[in-house]
Amino acid sequence: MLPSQPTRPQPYRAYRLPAFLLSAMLLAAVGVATVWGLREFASSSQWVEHSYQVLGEIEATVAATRTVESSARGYRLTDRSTLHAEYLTSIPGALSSAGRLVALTADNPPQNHLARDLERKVRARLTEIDRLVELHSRDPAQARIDAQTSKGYEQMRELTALAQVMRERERALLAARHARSEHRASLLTALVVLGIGLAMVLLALLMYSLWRENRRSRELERETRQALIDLEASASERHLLTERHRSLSHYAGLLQSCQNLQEAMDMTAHLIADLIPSIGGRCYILRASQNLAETAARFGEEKIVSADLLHPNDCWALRRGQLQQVQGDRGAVRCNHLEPARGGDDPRWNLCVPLMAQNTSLGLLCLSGEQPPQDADLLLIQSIAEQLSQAIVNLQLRETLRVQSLRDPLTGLFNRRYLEENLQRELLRCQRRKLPLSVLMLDIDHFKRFNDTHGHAAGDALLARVGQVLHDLVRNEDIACRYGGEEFTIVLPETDAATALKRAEQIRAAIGSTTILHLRQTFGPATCSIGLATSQDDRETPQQLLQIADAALYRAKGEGRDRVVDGNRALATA
Ligand SMILES: Nc1nc2c(ncn2[C@@H]2O[C@H](COP(=O)(O)OP(=O)(O)OP(=O)(O)O)[C@@H](O)[C@H]2O)c(=O)[nH]1
Repeated sequence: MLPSQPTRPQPYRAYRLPAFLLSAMLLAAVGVATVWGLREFASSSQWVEHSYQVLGEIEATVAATRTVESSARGYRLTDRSTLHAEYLTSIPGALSSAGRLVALTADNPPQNHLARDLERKVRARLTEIDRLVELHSRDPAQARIDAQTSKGYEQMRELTALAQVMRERERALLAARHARSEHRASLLTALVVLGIGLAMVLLALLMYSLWRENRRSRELERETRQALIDLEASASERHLLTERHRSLSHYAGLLQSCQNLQEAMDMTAHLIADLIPSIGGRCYILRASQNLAETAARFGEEKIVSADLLHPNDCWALRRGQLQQVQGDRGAVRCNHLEPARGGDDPRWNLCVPLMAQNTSLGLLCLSGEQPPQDADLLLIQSIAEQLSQAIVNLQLRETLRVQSLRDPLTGLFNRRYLEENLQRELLRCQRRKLPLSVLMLDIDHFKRFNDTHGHAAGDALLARVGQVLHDLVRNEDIACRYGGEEFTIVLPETDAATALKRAEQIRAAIGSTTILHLRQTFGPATCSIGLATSQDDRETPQQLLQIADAALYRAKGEGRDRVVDGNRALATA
């Protein structure tokens, strides 16, 4: 069976490539944005770190300046050389911090300007501290007075104020960088989430569309595979049907050529066994008397044994003139000619098919198997039964015609044509085997007078009675014929003259002692004369034999009738 539905159109198929390209572009954009964002973050963090460095250097500059100032003050108050050494060593730190601060703020001119100012203030402060230390080494009292009146405090206040301004500016810068960094982070996050989300949605739709198409493809593949299997099955079924059709046609042709019923039955059995090997059974033929059907042929293995001989009343198919099928004890009633079922679950089935023509039963097909037959098998069996029935009718008709053409209807004996056809054959056969063959020519005496006295119908009855006597007395291999009129011929193969003479005498005696009942009147008995001829050598022809017998008959008539004359002996003595 081919797929019943046409392939459904895929409305979204056209959008697949754009969707794929869009999702790829989105993912690429997300990737680019992520790289850009990472670079921005790196740059931002550098600037933040830079700001912290600036802040650190501001603190370091102020702290180093304070260290210089406190160690110088401690030295001036205590004159301890360690404090003087500490003072001397802390000066470069303050100067280098101020210098680094100037360098660090080179990227920011306003801040750099302040840093340079701070450096100047640090240097001024260090110069003032150095002047006081110098003065203290020369004149400690004057140094104390100068320290109290010097501008040191003012210098330090300006320096710390300037450092505070720088600090605040740098912190503002830091805050601005933080804010920009966070803004970019949010933007990037939104971009990544949106881009990936959108790409995922598109990819999901794409996958769904591909999955649907894949599922449809699998369905189509399955349907196609099934269609192929169905096609193969139907092709092999068609092939089987064609083969069966051919076999049936051949069978029908062969049936036409069958010489007798047995041939037709054997051929039918062979055909069924050949076409449906799973079933077995037999063909019955109904006797002309219609009182008994006998097995004529068997085929396969009979699963349910049927009787060899059956009365038509034993079979429901013959009684009703219809198919009769049973399985186990179920369904239709079981025919009496079948062996009993093993129980309700007996799987074996039986089918009786009546052979009928023109409402007349001719025979029966009785089939059985392990499993019920398929519809195609049933049809085949019915077809065979129909053809066989027709063949039986034809053969019976042909047989009737043949018998009619070879037999005399009044006496039931063979006619002259049959005699002429068979005498030749029998004579040749006996001559080949060096065996004798005898011929009797029999004529009822004064039959004309009998006819004239009792009527033509009584004459017919006498002829029929003589035919019956001859039929009863001759052997199967003998040929008893009505030669014509009241004349009869009996061919006795493999019979010599002496035996033939005895048989002729028996016949003459039997006819001479028989009476005829016709229209409630008894006539006879009638006498007959018989001429006998026996083949002497292998050169004699049927005509010669008949002539000798006829001459002997003529002689028997001449000698007074009611006698047998041996033609060969008469010839010998003549
Ligand atoms: N009833 C009847 N008579 C027949 C039939 N065929 C021939 N006949 C008669 O048989 C008679 C033969 O007579 P014939 O040939 O003279 O011989 P016959 O009277 O028997 O005398 P013989 O043979 O000399 O004893 C004729 O009268 C025929 O009409 C037949 O089929 N039925």
